[in-house]
Amino acid sequence: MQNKRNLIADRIVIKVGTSTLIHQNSKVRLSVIDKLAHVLSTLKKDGKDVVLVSSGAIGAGMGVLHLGKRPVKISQQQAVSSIGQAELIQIYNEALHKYNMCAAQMLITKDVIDYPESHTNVMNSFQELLAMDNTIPIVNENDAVTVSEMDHLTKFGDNDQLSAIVTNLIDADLLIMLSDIDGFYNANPLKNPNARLISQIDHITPNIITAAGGHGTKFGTGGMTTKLKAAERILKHHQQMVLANGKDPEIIFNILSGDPIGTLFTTIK
Ligand SMILES: Nc1ncnc2c1ncn2[C@@H]1O[C@H](COP(=O)(O)OP(=O)(O)O)[C@@H](O)[C@H]1O
Ligand SMILES: N[C@@H](CCC(=O)OP(=O)(O)O)C(=O)O
Repeated sequence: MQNKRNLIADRIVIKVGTSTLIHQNSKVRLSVIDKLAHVLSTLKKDGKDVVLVSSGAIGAGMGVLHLGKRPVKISQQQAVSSIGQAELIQIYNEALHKYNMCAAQMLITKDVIDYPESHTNVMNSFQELLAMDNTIPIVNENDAVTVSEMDHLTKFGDNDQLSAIVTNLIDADLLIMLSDIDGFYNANPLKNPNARLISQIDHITPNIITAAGGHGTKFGTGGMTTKLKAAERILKHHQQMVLANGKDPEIIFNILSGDPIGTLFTTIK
């Protein structure tokens, strides 16, 4: 049995991926959102600052529109995302209302790190929202407006890196990244049944990057590679990240109590 971890985290960002939120048939996993609402509300009532970074807009939009496949055309993805985002936030709000909490939707673009005025404004919003007792900020990329053009690249690209950027921005202690896998393995477990879970990483080496493969479901965008990029950003800022399985979001309580769950990325000894 491994020792308990000493995780002191008063300000926490939780990132939840599409594969955790959306069934293979594109329906939203309502039980996961219900449990997330319970966990987030409990943490908030315990005096923690919590921000959720939620993917799933495109997946949920596919469900609303009964699409079997993710559209290929960017404009269609943008349209599907805006439909799915509305659906998701409505579901989050209904779930949070049961705990006397409400969702604050924050759709952001990369401008928040590239332009000082956008940076100031997003910081102001976070500060106000975090000071409220009954509000959970729920962040996603503003898929409907982001572009990746040479002169004005506003797209983060994926929510793994977006969640690390939010963790840096609000100076959080910990990023909990929930996915459909128990942590980081020395090979993609979908392809290698002998893959072993790595419990702690303090440095992203070339071997670790080689061990990261593609995504697990038809929805996930970046797979493990973008999670490692996020981890690299977190380590560079001397923050901490835990990658764990989000199928039961109550796992967040165990992570915060120091149980050695998933993979901890940290430089703190
Ligand atoms: N070394 C690895 N360790 C763990 N998972 C890996 C690894 N390499 C690739 N993967 C894949 O990454 C997937 C998670 O990424 P992704 O599908 O993008 O999830 P999410 O929607 O949560 O962002 C896992 O299901 C797994 O198949
Ligand atoms: N903004 C997109 C999510 C993009 C993304 O990074 O997805 P994921 O790999 O599931 O975290 C959406 O809401 O569908």
